[in-house]
Amino acid sequence: MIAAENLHVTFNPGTPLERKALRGINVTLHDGEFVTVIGSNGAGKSTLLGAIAGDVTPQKGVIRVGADDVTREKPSARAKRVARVFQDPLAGSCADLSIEENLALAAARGSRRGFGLALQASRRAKFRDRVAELGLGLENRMGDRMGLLSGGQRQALSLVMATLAEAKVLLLDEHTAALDPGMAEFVANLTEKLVKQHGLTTLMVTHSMRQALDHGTRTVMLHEGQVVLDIAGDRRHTMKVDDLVEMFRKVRGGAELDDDALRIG
Ligand SMILES: Nc1ncnc2c1ncn2[C@@H]1O[C@H](COP(=O)(O)OP(=O)(O)OP(=O)(O)O)[C@@H](O)[C@H]1O
Repeated sequence: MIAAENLHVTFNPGTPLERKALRGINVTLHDGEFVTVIGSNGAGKSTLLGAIAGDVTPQKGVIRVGADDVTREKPSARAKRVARVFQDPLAGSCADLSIEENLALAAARGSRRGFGLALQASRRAKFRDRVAELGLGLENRMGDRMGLLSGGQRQALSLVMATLAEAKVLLLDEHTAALDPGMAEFVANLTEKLVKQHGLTTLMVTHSMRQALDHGTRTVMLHEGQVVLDIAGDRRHTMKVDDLVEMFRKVRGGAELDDDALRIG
């Protein structure tokens, strides 16, 4: 379970650059729930993920992971509970280490077992099997430097890495946005599969209305630091992209969809 309760985040408070990024957000995800998050530029999507991951400290409110209040827990301590994949394929892995070494680091995250142990023969076989399941042929390149891979290959491996440690919470910050359409679809489908397989509680920020409705079981829309729409079940199931666009227009007082944070496709 993840819960954000009455979460307030203000950047540069009391200065001319003050910006209220989150204004009392309440959102709870049950174990294994997969929620997509959409919203206009500056709506607070990344800030919400940052607060859950511990990179951003809220001025007010509480973040719970499972039964624990983690609001003041450091990001390094939270890393064992929360895995994150970013928009930039270079952000989640180390370019100078091999695929295998990156996986070993991910598996050792938040664990007392060391990196060395993670590279034992039995673990190496497990890593290879997990990479083979991607169907990208990367199991034959386990010794290759991560930096040699394409953005899509790195994002696919970042997802595998996110499932190797004991973290049960997965935060995805537009993790398909920098990929070509084919690879974006591959990574989105892989996300769906891994989330189900590992029972991960997942928040996925996306710019694509289509992706927001096609993946997961619930969609939340943020606007100016607040949740303005939260749909699931039959209502979401029967919703078309056009309906979502219309709702977005209403939220913005009828303004046209000229926001590069939201793509209809
Ligand atoms: N570190 C920071 N310092 C100052 N202001 C910030 C910081 N991070 C975010 N902001 C501001 O807070 C608001 C919310 O930003 P956030 O990145 O959470 O929005 P977002 O919904 O993810 O937007 P986008 O879709 O454009 O990435 C924005 O006005 C942004 O400029």
